[in-house]
Amino acid sequence: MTLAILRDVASLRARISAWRRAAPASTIAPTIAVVPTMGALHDGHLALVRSALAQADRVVVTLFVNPRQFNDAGDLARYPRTEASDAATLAALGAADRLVLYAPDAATMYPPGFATTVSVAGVSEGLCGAHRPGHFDGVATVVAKLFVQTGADLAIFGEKDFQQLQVIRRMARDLDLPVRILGHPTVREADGLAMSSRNARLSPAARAIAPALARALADAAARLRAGAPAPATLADATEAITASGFERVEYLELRSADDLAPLATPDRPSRLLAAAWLDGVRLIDNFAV
Ligand SMILES: Nc1ncnc2c1ncn2[C@@H]1O[C@H](COP(=O)(O)OP(=O)(O)OP(=O)(O)O)[C@@H](O)[C@H]1O
Ligand SMILES: CC(C)(CO)[C@@H](O)C(=O)[O-]
Ligand code: BAL
Repeated sequence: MTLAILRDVASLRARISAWRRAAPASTIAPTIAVVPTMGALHDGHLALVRSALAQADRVVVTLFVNPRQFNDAGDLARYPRTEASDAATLAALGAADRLVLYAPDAATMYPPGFATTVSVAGVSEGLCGAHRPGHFDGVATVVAKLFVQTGADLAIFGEKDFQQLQVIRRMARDLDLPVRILGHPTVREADGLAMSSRNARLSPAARAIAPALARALADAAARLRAGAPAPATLADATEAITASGFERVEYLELRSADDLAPLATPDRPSRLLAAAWLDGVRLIDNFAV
């Protein structure tokens, strides 16, 4: 069976209605999961898709490079677009009978006259929100649309984009969206670097430096758990990242794990989050404390 690629809301809804109708009346309705992506699929994305296939009867993987969440036109222009190989990668999972790829174009997602923005206050402020103006409005708006278009029962997002995950959780709670939001642990390369489509932009020399970000955060998280004072620990981690060859640490902060409130000490479940620039590429990562 070949993997279906759907391009518009009508054909997506027709497929989902068919899935829901196909269940015999006597059985529980099939659960549908959505895994939103911007494509250039790597093993991090595939872990989310496998988890969705394990937890739901049917899965919609979405592929849309959402222009509204890019605050930097160059970043959008450089973003990899590899739909044919992404479709082949998904087909190779061997689940084409219960998996579809939804890959709408920008005119489908934002037809002329589109005028609505979903904006989540609080958790979207600071961290990436402070450095990518408008980014989380773009994310919340497109994810709200994907939830409504798919009518999915559950949605899976990676913890690599930890602030994004909390923004989407907040949005789903606030808008009573009938979708369960699941986070998936960050999938890492063997040397600890968090997988990301942007890693492909690193030169070989920069790629060798890149794991220093995860190393510094993991070390700092361990020290904080052991009771080290936060200001000195965060300063040491920042220093370690720049000493390893990163150009700049954009932020490195300790936050509460659920509402991302700034913390002076990890006196409740906490997260250490950072963004740093290497070789002109902005990398993000985070660890539980
Ligand atoms: N290493 C990873 N581990 C777990 N989930 C991931 C990982 N990388 C991306 N994801 C998740 O996959 C989903 C789609 O992410 P996206 O398409 O932006 O990929 P990406 O590799 O994060 O790209 P980017 O370079 O834009 O950050 C998001 O929920 C994201 O958190
Ligand atoms: C969730 C998402 C697909 C929305 O465009 C994007 O922000 C991403 O890939 O993480
Ligand atoms: N991975 C989150 C999407 C973005 O960086 O725009």
